[in-house]
Amino acid sequence: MNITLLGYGKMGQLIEKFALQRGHQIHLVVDEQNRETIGVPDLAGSDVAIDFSRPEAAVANIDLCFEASLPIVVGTTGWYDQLDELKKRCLDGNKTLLYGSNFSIGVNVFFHINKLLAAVMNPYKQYDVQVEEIHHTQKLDAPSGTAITIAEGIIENTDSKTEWINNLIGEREEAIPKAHQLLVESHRIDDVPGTHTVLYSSEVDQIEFKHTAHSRAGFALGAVVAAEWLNGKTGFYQVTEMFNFDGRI
Ligand SMILES: NC(=O)C1=CN([C@@H]2O[C@H](COP(=O)(O)OP(=O)(O)OC[C@H]3O[C@@H](n4cnc5c(N)ncnc54)[C@H](OP(=O)(O)O)[C@@H]3O)[C@@H](O)[C@H]2O)C=CC1
Ligand SMILES: O=C(O)C1=N[C@H](C(=O)O)C[C@H](O)C1
Repeated sequence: MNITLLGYGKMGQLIEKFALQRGHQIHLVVDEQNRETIGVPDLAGSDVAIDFSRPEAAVANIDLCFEASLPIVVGTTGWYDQLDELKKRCLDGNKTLLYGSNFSIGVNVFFHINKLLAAVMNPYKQYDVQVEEIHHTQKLDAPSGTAITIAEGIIENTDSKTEWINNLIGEREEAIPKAHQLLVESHRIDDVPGTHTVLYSSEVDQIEFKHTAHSRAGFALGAVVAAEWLNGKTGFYQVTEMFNFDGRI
C-alpha cells in the first residue's frame, strides 16, 4: 500500500519503519511544518493515511482524508469528545475511518479481559475499583486514551460506577471521587511508554491487573496491521473490531 503519514514524531517514524518492513511505501509525510500546504490533490495516489499527530490536529486531518475519500487509521488520542460527530460525517459521507486508543495486541487483550473482570467483580461490593496510568512527560492529553477505554469497559460492566473522573497527579488540584465515580489517576514520569493498571481494593486485599509497554513497537506495528485490515473496507471501525482472539490478530 501507499501510505500517507500524518504526524512524523515518535510514532510516525516507527510506523514508517514497520510499514517499509512489511513491503509498503510511504507516499507522503505530513507534520506541523508542512501541514498548511497539504490539500486533497497531495493525497492522490495514497491508499491509506495513518494519523499519529496531536490531539488538536486529528479532526482537521480526518476531515481532509474524508474530503479526499482516503481511508484513515487514527491513533491520535485526546479528541474523543468529537467522536460522535466524526462517526456521523464518516457514515453519512460513505467514508472510511478506523480509530483506536491503543493498537498493541497486549492492550487489546487487556481491554477484553478488563470487561470480563469488571463483570466478575460486580457483585463484590466490598471492592472499590480505580484505574491508574503512567506515561512520559511529553504526553499532551490526560487521562490517556487507553485509560478512557479501560474506564468505559469497567463502567459498562459495573453497576456502581456511572462516570469517570481524572486526577493528573502533581499538575492539577486533586478531586475526591464520589461513590459512583471511577477515579482514573494519571502520572507523568520521564520516558515511560505507557503503563495501565486496574485496581480492585477491599479492606482485606487488592487485585492488580496491569499492562506495561516496554517500548512503542507494539503500538506502531499494530497501526500498520490496522491499515492492512482496513484495506477494501468502507465505514467506521474501532481497533477492537480487528481482534477476534484466535491468534490470527
Ligand atoms: N493509539 C495508539 O496506540 C497510540 C497513540 N498515541 C498517540 O499518538 C499521538 C502522537 O504521539 P507521538 O508520536 O508520541 O507524538 P509526537 O509529539 O512525538 O509527534 C507528533 C507529530 O505530529 C506532528 N504534527 C503536529 N501538528 C500536526 C498536524 N496538524 N498534522 C500532522 N502532523 C502534525 C508533529 O510535527 P512537528 O514535529 O513538526 O511538531 C509531530 O511530528 C498522541 O496523540 C498519542 O497519544 C501514541 C502512541 C500509541
Ligand atoms: O501518548 C502516548 O505515548 C500514548 N498514547 C496512547 C494513549 O493515550 O493511550 C497509547 C499509549 O499508551 C501511548
